[in-house]
Amino acid sequence: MAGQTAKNRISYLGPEASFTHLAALRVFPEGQQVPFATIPECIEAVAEGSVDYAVVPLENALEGSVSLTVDYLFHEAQLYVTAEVLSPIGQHFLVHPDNADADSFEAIYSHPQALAQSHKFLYYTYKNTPLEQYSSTSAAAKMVSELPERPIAAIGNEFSAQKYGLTILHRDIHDFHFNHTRFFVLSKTDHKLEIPGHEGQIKTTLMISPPKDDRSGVLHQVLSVFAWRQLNLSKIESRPLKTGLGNYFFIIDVLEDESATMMRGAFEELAAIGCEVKTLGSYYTYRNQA
Ligand SMILES: O=C(O)C(=O)Cc1ccccc1
Repeated sequence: MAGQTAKNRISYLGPEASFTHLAALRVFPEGQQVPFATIPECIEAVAEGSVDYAVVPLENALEGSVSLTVDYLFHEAQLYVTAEVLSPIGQHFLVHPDNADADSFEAIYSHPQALAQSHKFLYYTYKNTPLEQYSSTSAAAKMVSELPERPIAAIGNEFSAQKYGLTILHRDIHDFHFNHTRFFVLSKTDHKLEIPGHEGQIKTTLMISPPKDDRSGVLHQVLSVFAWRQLNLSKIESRPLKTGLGNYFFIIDVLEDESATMMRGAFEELAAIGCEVKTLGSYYTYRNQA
C-alpha cells in the first residue's frame, strides 16, 4: 500500500489550479505535484517512472468519456487504477480586471470539455465570439492574466481566478447543475490507494475485447457472466478497437474486488468464451468538495 508519503511525485494536467490539479490535491495533499501540458504526457510520465502517480480526467457527467484517456489506457500503456476521485465542476467566465467592464470579447479560451459544458450559456450570451480550444482551463486563465491589453476571456474554476488574479464576470455558467468529473489515479503497480475518507464500495475496471469470430450474442454472453454471479455493473461503454469499422472493446466497471472468488470465476468464464480481459485493478472512490 503506497501513496501516502510526501515523497510521491504526481503528474497532472497543468498549470496550477486546473480541475485535475484540485483532484490530485484531494488524494496527495502533501505530494510533489508535477504539471504537464497534455494528458498523454501525464500518462507517459508514470509509465516511464519519472513520477509515481498520474491523475487524469476519465469522464464527465455532461460530456461523457475523455476518449484520449480511455484509449491511451487501452492501446498505449499498461497501468493500473489505484483510486478514483469524483469532483464537482463549477465553470466560471474569467476576465482580466482591466477588462471587467468590456461588453464584448475578441475570443473565449478554455479546455474543450469546459467549452462544451458551457455551450448553452456561450451560445446565448456570446453568440458571435470565437471559442478557442486551449490545453486546460488553468492554462487559459494564465494566458488571459498575461495579456491585459487583449479583451479575451477564459472559462475555468474559482481557484484559477484567485491564482491568476482574474475577475469572475459570470459565475456557474455550466449548462446543467449536476456537473461532475471522474478522475483516475494511475500507477505502474497494481495496488489500492488507501488514505482516510474513501467510500466503502470497491470498484474494478475491466477492458474486454470480444472474440474475433464476431458471432452473434457475444455481448449478451459477457453480461450474463456477471449477471448470474450477481456482480453489479456500474458502467459499460464501448470504444473502437481501431482494427476496422464496427470492431469495439468494452469498458466495464464492476462493484467488487478483482480478488473475490466470484470475480475469479468470471475471469475464467470470459476466457472460456474467447474474450481477452485487461484489468485496470480494484480501487476506492474519493470525493472532492465543491
Ligand atoms: O482543464 C482542466 O482544468 C482540466 O483539468 C481538464 C478538465 C476540464 C473540464 C472539466 C474537468 C477536467
